[in-house]
Amino acid sequence: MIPIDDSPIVRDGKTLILAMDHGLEHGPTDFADVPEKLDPETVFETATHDAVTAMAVQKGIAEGYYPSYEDDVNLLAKLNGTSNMWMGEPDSSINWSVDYAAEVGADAIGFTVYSGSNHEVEMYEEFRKAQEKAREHDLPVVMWSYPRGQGLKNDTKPGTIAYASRIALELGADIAKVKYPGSPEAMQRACKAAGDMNVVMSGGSKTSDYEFLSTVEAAVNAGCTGLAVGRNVWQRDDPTRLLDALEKVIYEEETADAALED
Ligand SMILES: O=P(O)(O)OC[C@H]1O[C@](O)(COP(=O)(O)O)[C@@H](O)[C@@H]1O
Repeated sequence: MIPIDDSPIVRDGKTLILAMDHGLEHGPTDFADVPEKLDPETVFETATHDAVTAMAVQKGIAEGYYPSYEDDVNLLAKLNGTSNMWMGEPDSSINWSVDYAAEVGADAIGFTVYSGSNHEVEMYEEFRKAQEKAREHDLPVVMWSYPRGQGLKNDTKPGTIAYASRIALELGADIAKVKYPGSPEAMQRACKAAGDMNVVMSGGSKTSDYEFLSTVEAAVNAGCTGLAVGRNVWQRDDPTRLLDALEKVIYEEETADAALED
């Protein structure tokens, strides 16, 4: 872990990552109800909102669309990723190098690690190489820390999520991105397990404005320093309205109720 408060992906100690790697991870199906969002430019436009401190995308999207937004959006280069068609034990191929991501203009690196998978050993080695290369470029590393695999029946159990955030600290990430473990107490346990490292909550599938903002509020109160979210923002008809509210909950620590009333 390195100090990241001065990084462009951190604002007042907090982070809001807008993720849009779903075209690879889940396929075009995630865009079925919002077909206009299949055009990555529409989501880059959303990422220009002040609340968003970085946009997480894969290589092809970064190469094709980031150059038009480099003055307004910070790039989080998601290095690895797998399609939904992969049927083996959880694994993720590395699709671009840290050197190339830095050349494209990355402000940070993102890397998925599936602890518990039969591929854990290889994934840890791959993460080591990426993390050490990121240090050479002075780029913060965000670990998508997702325990997953045939031995794990429930990947959001409190103990599992606390283990996930601790693994990110142990392996040298600067931010752990973990799923919400179901209660503020369990999220607090996960944040404590990460020591001084920043922990952000992973968004998940779309829920109502209130339900989503309340969960973010609970996560922030539990010690999370922000959010990495995709579908709960860009699958909405009006992502800006939700980002306005998220800005209040994350940076101004307002309640979900107050943020929605404003
Ligand atoms: O592996 P899962 O749980 O299907 O979700 C993976 C997706 O979730 C994210 O980590 C966050 O996006 P969401 O907020 O839409 O869940 C994406 O970066 C990724 O594509």
